[in-house]
Amino acid sequence: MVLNPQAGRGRAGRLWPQVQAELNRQGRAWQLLPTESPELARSMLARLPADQPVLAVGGDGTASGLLPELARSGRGLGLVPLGSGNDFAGMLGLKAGDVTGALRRLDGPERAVDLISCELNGQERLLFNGMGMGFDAQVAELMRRAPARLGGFQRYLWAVLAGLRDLNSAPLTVTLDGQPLYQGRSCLAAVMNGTRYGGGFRISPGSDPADGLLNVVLGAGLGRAELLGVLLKVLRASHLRDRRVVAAQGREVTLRWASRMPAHLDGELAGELSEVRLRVKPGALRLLNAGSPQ
Ligand SMILES: Nc1ncnc2c1ncn2[C@@H]1O[C@H](COP(=O)(O)OP(=O)(O)OP(=O)(O)O)[C@@H](O)[C@H]1O
Repeated sequence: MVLNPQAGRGRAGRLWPQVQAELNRQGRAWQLLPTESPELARSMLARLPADQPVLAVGGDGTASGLLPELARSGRGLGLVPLGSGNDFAGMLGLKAGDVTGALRRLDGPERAVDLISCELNGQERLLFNGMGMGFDAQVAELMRRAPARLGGFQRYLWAVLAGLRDLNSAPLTVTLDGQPLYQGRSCLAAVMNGTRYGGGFRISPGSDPADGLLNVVLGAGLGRAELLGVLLKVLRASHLRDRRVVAAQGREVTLRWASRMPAHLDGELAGELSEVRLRVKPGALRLLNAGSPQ
């Protein structure tokens, strides 16, 4: 077990006694790794036999932090979604806070899903859900400043409205599988393995995390009013039919911005970047309680 007590603004820590009780009730042998950071979690895991699975108790960030070790060792991962957004887990049909359900599904069939390999300053970073640049990342940053009383999706909406105020766009060139996909101004670009981010925002409803493909979604030349219109369509998952939204699938994508843009990787802020290359790693992650996507 890798527990991140801070996940979900403390929810994972608060519900940990319930997780322990449920593990014992279901008669599972387990041990808690006393991790304080993703780095520590990875190095502690690496010392355990690869046939011992790990459960990530927290949000998407807790699980995402384990990916380099899991991809290297082939160790299986189970998700106990107690974070704020839980977007990857939610896409897989795991309900946030449903400890019993998440642990019961460990008895179901495991499932191999793709990972995204992201090259940043010569270093590889692995993602399971996806990355966003521009408006997406601005929103992820603003979410930290959202009023504490707001829950998951409300926080996201608050941040979206705040982000529209300071909308920034820049010339972007996108290459997909070696072919030009887009050249022009853009205020947002997402490269997704999962369908949603931001606590339920279905930016890429056509994504299948096990299809061996990445999904690219771009906002082409959108101003504030047009972006707001497209975002409202995202709520109904009808934005991909809008001609100002570019959507495509492929195995490898490069984004080149004319100026540095904020980025998030699996929902974690990654600073400002001007060029990112992403490749799919088909079936690189063994998920133990994934069921089928919803
Ligand atoms: N094993 C760990 N122990 C302590 N802290 C961790 C660990 N893994 C990740 N973290 C840190 O905790 C932060 C929050 O974790 P996480 O993303 O799981 O929760 P969340 O943000 O509430 O949920 P979500 O990502 O689903 O919105 C991460 O951004 C990361 O910096």
